[in-house]
Amino acid sequence: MGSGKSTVGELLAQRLGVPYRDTDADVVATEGREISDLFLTEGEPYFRERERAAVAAALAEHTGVLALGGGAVLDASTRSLLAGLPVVYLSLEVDEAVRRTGLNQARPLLAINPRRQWRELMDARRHLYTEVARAVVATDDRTPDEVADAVLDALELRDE
Ligand SMILES: Nc1ncnc2c1ncn2[C@@H]1O[C@H](COP(=O)(O)OP(=O)(O)O)[C@@H](O)[C@H]1O
Ligand SMILES: O=C(O)C1=C[C@@H](OP(=O)(O)O)[C@@H](O)[C@H](O)C1
Ligand SMILES: [Mg+2]
Repeated sequence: MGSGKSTVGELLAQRLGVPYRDTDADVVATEGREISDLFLTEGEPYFRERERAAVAAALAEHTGVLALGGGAVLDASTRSLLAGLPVVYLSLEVDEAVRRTGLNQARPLLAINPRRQWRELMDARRHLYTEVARAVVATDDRTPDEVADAVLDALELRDE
């Protein structure tokens, strides 16, 4: 959360001239409710199942850049679907994560004590991000444009 998947994903799609899609937006569109509302009224397992289905549908239909939510990799079937694809893990440190996500309340898992929550989530997930990623790109001291450049370099997609 806050590493720039949605922001950089859209930039990358523009640069590559391909469609962009974000599975969080797909869930919101299908459910007709915001993610924070889904967490609050239906609970996290409900959201995770919708997220799993949204990722599977997007990976089957979409050709372009796909941004996932930060917890999508918790699902083993999602990790299997990602195997072999050019997945990029956008990493960042806790200070910058809190700076970026503290400006809005859209992420229910960071609503209370965001610094501690973010650390705990990362400790639980870091190995999963590493497992599915073909490349890891640090985002801390980079603008979104610089991150997009670094992703293109890491995936050897630059046409220079
Ligand atoms: N490289 C960056 N530098 C500074 N701010 C960024 C960067 N990437 C994203 N942001 C900002 O951080 C917030 C979270 O970005 P977002 O793309 O929604 O991340 P994610 O989808 O990984 O949660 C947004 O306000 C976005 O504008
Ligand atoms: O890390 C997570 O568990 C989540 C990340 C969010 O997406 P971003 O990573 O795009 O913020 C969104 O799917 C939801 O709030 C849960
Ligand atoms: Mg996002």
